[in-house]
Amino acid sequence: MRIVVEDVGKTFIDSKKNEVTALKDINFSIEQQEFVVLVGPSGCGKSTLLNIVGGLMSPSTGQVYFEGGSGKDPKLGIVFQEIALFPWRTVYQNVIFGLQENGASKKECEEKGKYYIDMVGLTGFENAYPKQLSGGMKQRAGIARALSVEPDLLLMDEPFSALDAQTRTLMQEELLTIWDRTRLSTLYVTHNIQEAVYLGDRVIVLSRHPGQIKSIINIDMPKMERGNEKYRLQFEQYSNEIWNLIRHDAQEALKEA
Ligand SMILES: Nc1ncnc2c1ncn2[C@@H]1O[C@H](COP(=O)(O)OP(=O)(O)OP(=O)(O)O)[C@@H](O)[C@H]1O
Repeated sequence: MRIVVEDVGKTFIDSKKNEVTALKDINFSIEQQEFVVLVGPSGCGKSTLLNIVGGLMSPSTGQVYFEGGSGKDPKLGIVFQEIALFPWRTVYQNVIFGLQENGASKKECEEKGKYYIDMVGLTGFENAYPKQLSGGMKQRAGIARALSVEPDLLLMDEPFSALDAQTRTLMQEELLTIWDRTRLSTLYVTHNIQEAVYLGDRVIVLSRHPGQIKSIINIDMPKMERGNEKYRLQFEQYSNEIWNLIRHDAQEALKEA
C-alpha cells in the first residue's frame, strides 16, 4: 500500500484570532515498506502533518489517500511521545487493546499479544502495570500495542524524546531490528538529526512559518549497518547536510521560544 500526501495545507486560528499557516503545499508519498522521517525545527508543523496523515486532524487544503490496498479502511498504528498506556491495564491488556477494538478473538489476542510482547523484549512483564515499568519499557509496550494490529502504516511522533540518551540509543537500535522483521511503512517525526539519518530511508526536511518541504533526502546507506565505523563519514555528511538546511530556522525558533 502506498500513502500519498497531496497539496496538503493547514491553517489554524490562534488565540489572538490571527491565521497561522502551519503547513503549505505539502506533497510526498510513503512507499510500501518505506521508513520516512519528518525532521525540522520546533513549530515547523511535524506533529500537525503526522496527525493529518493519521486522520486525527483534517487538512485545510489537499488530501491524503492510500493506493493499492484491499479497499478496506487502512489500519494505522500510532506511537506518541507521551506514553499513552492505560494505567489500569497490564502490559498484555494494553498491547491487545487495538485488537480487541477490532473485534479479534481471544485466541488471536493471545497469539499476537505474545508475539509482539516478545518482539519488543517485554516477555516476563505481561502482567505488570505501567507504573511498574521504566520509561523505555513503557515505550516498548506502546510500540507492541501499535504493532499488534499489524498496521498498513505505523506513525511515530517523537517516540523516544522523553527517554535518557542511552535508553534512546538502544531503542533506536531495537526499532531498526523490529522494522527489519515487520517491514512496516512508517512515518516517523523527530527533531533529532542523527536519529533521522540512522532510521530513515528518506528524510523530509521541513522549514517553518509556513511549514513547507525544504528538501527530501535519500539516505543511501545500508539500513542495518549505519552504526558501523565504515559509514561514520557518510553518516556525518548526511547529518551536516540536514543541519545546514535546518540551522537558520532553528535559530529563528529559538528567538521565539
Ligand atoms: N491547535 C492549534 N491552534 C493554533 N495553532 C496551532 C495549533 N496546533 C499547532 N499550531 C501551530 O502550528 C505550528 C506547527 O505546530 P506543530 O506542533 O505541528 O509543530 P512541530 O514541528 O510538531 O513542533 P514541535 O517540534 O515543537 O513539537 C506552530 O506554529 C503551532 O503554534
